Amino acid sequence: MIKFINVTKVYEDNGAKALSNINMFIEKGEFVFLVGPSGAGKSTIIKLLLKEIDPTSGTIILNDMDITKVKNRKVPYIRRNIGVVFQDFRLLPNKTVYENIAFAMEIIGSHPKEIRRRVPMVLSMVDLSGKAYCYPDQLSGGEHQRVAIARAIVNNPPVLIADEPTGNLDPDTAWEIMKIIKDINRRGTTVLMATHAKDIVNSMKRRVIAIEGGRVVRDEEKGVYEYEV
Ligand SMILES: Nc1ncnc2c1ncn2[C@@H]1O[C@H](COP(=O)(O)OP(=O)(O)OP(=O)(O)O)[C@@H](O)[C@H]1O
Repeated sequence: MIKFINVTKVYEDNGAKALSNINMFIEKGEFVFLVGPSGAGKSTIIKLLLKEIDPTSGTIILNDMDITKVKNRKVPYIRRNIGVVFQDFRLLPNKTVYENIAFAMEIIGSHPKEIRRRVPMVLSMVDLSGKAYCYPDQLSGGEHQRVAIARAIVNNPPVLIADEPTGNLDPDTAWEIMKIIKDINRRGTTVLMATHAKDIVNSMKRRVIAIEGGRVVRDEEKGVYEYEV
């Protein structure tokens, strides 16, 4: 599903070597936490998967497609394979909850009938059916993130990437969000979540890939957040 083969990334503007020869293999349906100190290279991995940037060397396979060989104009097709959720939610402020989610379907050319069917379905999955006609500034932080998750999965992508999705939320709300992400994974979506949320990683007992200084330093089934002493 996701493969990084000998991936190195040097940012050309300042020469920073963000990733050194990363190898990482994630199977369909897995739930993987990506952990590591600030500056370790987690966001770089996510940007490479979204093809916002290209690696200096190496190969990245997403859903059987070598995305390092895909032309820039085809990037929207790659993105259809990935739903993404960020720490800062990134909803469109002038659209309602319903319209924010519908927009993600409109831009890939979905049929209006399909939009009218899918949007209420994902709103109910994140337990926000009652807020469909609210604007983002009328929502709590947790509700914002639930809308962002609904938007990320409305096109049924095989992979969900979450970059610090609980970073702006209080602990109880963070757990509500994790329950939703867990449910999405249980329905078959592969989940890759970069996080500093130690308690969440330690209690969920899922695969943990730890990055430090641009290298994979640990990869464990049922791993923990902490580094070995
Ligand atoms: N656009 C950029 N230009 C130059 N250097 C960059 C750029 N983005 C990141 N870097 C460098 O690459 C390295 C990895 O950064 P990255 O953002 O991937 O880390 P991170 O693990 O996501 O950190 P955090 O947990 O703080 O988000 C750092 O040394 C950083 O300074």
